[in-house]
Amino acid sequence: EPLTFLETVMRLYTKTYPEIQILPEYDFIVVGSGPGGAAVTNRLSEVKNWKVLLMESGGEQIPFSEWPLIVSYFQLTSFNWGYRAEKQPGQCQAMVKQRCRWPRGKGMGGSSVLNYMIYTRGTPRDYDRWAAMGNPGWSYDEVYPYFLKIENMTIPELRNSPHHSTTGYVPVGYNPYKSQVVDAFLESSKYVNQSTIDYNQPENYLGFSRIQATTRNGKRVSSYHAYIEPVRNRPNLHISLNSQVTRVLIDSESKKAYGVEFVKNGKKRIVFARKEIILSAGAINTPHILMHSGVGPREHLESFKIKVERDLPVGENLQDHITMAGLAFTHNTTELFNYNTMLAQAFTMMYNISKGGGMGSIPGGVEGIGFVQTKYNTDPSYPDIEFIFAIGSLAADSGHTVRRGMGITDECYNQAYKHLEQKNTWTIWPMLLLPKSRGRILLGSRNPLKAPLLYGNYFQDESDLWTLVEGIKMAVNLSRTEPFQRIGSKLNPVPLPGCKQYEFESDDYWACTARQITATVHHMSGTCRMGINEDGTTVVDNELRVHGIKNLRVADASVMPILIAAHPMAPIYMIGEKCADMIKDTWSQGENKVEIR
Ligand SMILES: Cc1cc2nc3c(=O)[nH]c(=O)nc-3n(C[C@H](O)[C@H](O)[C@H](O)COP(=O)(O)OP(=O)(O)OC[C@H]3O[C@@H](n4cnc5c(N)ncnc54)[C@H](O)[C@@H]3O)c2cc1C
Repeated sequence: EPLTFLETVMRLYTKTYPEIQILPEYDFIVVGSGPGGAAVTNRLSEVKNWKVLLMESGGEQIPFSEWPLIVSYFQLTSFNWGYRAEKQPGQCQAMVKQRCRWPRGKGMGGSSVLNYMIYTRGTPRDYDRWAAMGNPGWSYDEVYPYFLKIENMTIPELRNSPHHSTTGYVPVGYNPYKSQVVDAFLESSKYVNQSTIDYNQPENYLGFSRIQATTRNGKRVSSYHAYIEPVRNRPNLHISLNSQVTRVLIDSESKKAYGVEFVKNGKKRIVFARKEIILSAGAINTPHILMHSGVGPREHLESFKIKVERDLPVGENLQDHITMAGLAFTHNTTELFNYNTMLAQAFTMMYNISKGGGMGSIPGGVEGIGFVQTKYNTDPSYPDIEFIFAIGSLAADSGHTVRRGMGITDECYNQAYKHLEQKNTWTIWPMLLLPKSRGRILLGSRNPLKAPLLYGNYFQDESDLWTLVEGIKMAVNLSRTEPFQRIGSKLNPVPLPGCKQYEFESDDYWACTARQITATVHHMSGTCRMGINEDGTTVVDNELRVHGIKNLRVADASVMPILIAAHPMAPIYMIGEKCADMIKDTWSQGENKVEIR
């Protein structure tokens, strides 16, 4: 397999650290090094007299993953857990076996190593809704200071803005490279009654912008780079890589979590926690671990003969952002962006691994985003579609990575996109921001090393389908505005093979394409929903403590009661930061009071 070979070569460049002998017991154990877990780990290990263990299933992050342009390549490597959603009617029909691919990052930095680096906080309304659902402390005004704490804004015109900060761990900036085509995208905003905005300040939630990305000098900054690497030499912080946590150990009498079981080098082992365990394994794996630990829906756990420690709706309320990823427009600028350019960038990268910049700095070709409202929008304080603008299309890399990452079949690709391979293209992925459909995660086996069953239930609520159709039509209309016409933009006229029976560009045609190329934008969340105990729909309280289980918290995408109307990495950093503060508060007061220094 050439890709496996490439991965092996890439791993040779990886910096390694001496293996640490794991102690039998720590004050805190954090599971997972994505944005949630990395932030918690850093802030807890600030307390010198606390011993903290970070456990991560995968290995070190490799330097090649820092190159934004080749982001989708990493979905084809072992840095991806490689999940596939179950086949369900009316979705993902142009995917191999009609199963959507759900990539999730494995290794230091978690999914922030696979992601497109787009940094969006969301709207004030997102967090005010969380607070209104029984979560004191999570309104926009209350979480806002954390967004400032996280960020190191590098965009010159925003560095002095009162809405930004320059002192956080996470650099946020524009790509150093800007194409001519993104200029057309930004200019087109005014033809659809929008303007260009700083989408991360609270007053503006509708408009277009270049992406604010978590990069430094054109290279990816993952949660590992931001929060762990700078503090890796803290003597009270231990890191155990290649350690897959299989269960949290819970005392059935006291209902206290007191350690974790994990598998490392093929051996099952145990490590104890004196104070707390924090699960940050992401919206798929955190509920998976909880269910194997006896925390989950009673009947479901009992059907696998798992002893129930607490009956909670773990794995339910799954929310995701989806798009129809098949729009492609040709254009006539001279800026060539195809497989050959990408290969050239990859070779430059091999020779000069330490330098960022050039076309290689564009995250998978994504350069701009735009927040808009469809005619179906009932809430004027929200956008319901986000345009994700990219230079290129499914054909730009000659079908080698993006469409393979999505699992699009050869039949669909060859018939509808192959003819575009040598042409200059751009695309918009219209992302459905406020999905009403809810999916779920179930156990597929009693063996915790086996993958769970994943159900997206996309379009379960049909209004999601028609809102997405509106988003697609709005993107096509945008391509017909003056700025895009100036560069000769033309919609790919070849219909998808599975939709030929519909009139091209009719609503039914677009609905069919949405059911064919139903692509996740990878924002799975909500599977350990935060809220009040009594209502039976929630898993953690507003301090992220698992209901009814002591010393166990969740700090990752799973706790979001409702997915924000934007990309989730920024709020997950915020959740991690806030969780660490809540833990510090817990252990500095009352009967638990300990010295914090
Ligand atoms: C392809 C892709 C593109 C994306 N693009 C963007 C974007 O541009 N902007 C944005 O805001 N968001 C984006 N996202 C989403 C964003 O990256 C995730 O929402 C975010 O990283 C989730 O953070 P987390 O801490 O919840 O979990 P993760 O980042 O998934 O981290 C979980 C970590 O836990 C580890 N782990 C899991 N199970 C175990 C176990 N049993 N034992 C030990 N360790 C375990 C994993 O290996 C992983 O390192 C994207 C995601 C993907 C996959």
